[in-house]
Amino acid sequence: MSARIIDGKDFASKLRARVAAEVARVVAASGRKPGLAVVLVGEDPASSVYVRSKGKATLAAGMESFEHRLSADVAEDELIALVDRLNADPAVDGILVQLPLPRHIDERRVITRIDPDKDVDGFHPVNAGRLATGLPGFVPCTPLGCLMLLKDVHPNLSGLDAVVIGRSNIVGKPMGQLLLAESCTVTMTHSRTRDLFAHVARADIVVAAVGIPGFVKADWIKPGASVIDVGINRTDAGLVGDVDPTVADVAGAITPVPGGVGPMTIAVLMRNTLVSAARREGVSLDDAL
Ligand SMILES: Nc1nc(=O)c2c([nH]1)NC[C@@H]1CN(c3ccc(C(=O)N[C@@H](CCC(=O)O)C(=O)O)cc3)C=[N+]21
Repeated sequence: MSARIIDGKDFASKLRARVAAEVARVVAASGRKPGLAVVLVGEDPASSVYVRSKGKATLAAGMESFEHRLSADVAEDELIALVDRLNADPAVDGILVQLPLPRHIDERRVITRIDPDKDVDGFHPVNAGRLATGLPGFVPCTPLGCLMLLKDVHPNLSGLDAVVIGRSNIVGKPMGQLLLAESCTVTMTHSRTRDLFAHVARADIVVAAVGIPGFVKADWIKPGASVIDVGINRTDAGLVGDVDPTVADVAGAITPVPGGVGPMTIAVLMRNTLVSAARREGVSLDDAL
């Protein structure tokens, strides 16, 4: 048996088209374009690539892109001052500070400084708390993109057994909250989990976000399970996921790397920025976003 390959690239481009159509409505109603500010500290090549593709996607959606590049040795207080200006700027609906930040900067201080209602990354603790308690807020882009792909395979997730591998604040924890809100039975696993394979073997849904190339093996997977690979690992063999390629012989559906979750992350960032602008302008949006 061979798994259905979940085409995240195609799904993302359709989502971006829906976002662009709704952006046009918000512009017509409010007289201004939604704006996304992206802050990049230092010049890590991978981060530069992401920031450039975010900027291109923002313009393609009909929104305004504000890019702020700061040198790697910028003082923490200078970055904080920039965040304060972006918080106060009415043209800015979304603020993204590219992570990781240089070691001399306290990431938590920067993230908690962002206005939660402009936090389109969903990293602020207020948004984490909103997600955990079922209040409206911003959900981190990668796990929300994963959920959209999963709902394409399983329109009703209720009662399914889901195993999340990885407990980061950016992917694993919010992924678990989203699946719980969809009434999955959620098992959170991590580096200290005993007999990980025994948990994975029960799962209808597996989300792998560990950052280890090919970590999840085919003989762990229940035949027919849906597998979401969040890994983006740069190896000599190119970009590889956290899931071994042979898992595709056992799973019912699987996301590829590249072309799976990665493109969804950027599309959801566009969606979150649109949602922010619509809220701030009092414009209601199509539910299908
Ligand atoms: N504040 C913040 N928010 C982020 O959302 C954020 C961040 N910091 N720091 C870095 C990570 C990484 N990230 C990706 C986005 C798109 C792809 C993506 O489109 N990947 C393509 C391949 C791209 C390639 O070839 O490198 C794919 O998987 O098909 C990957 C990774 C967002 N991040």
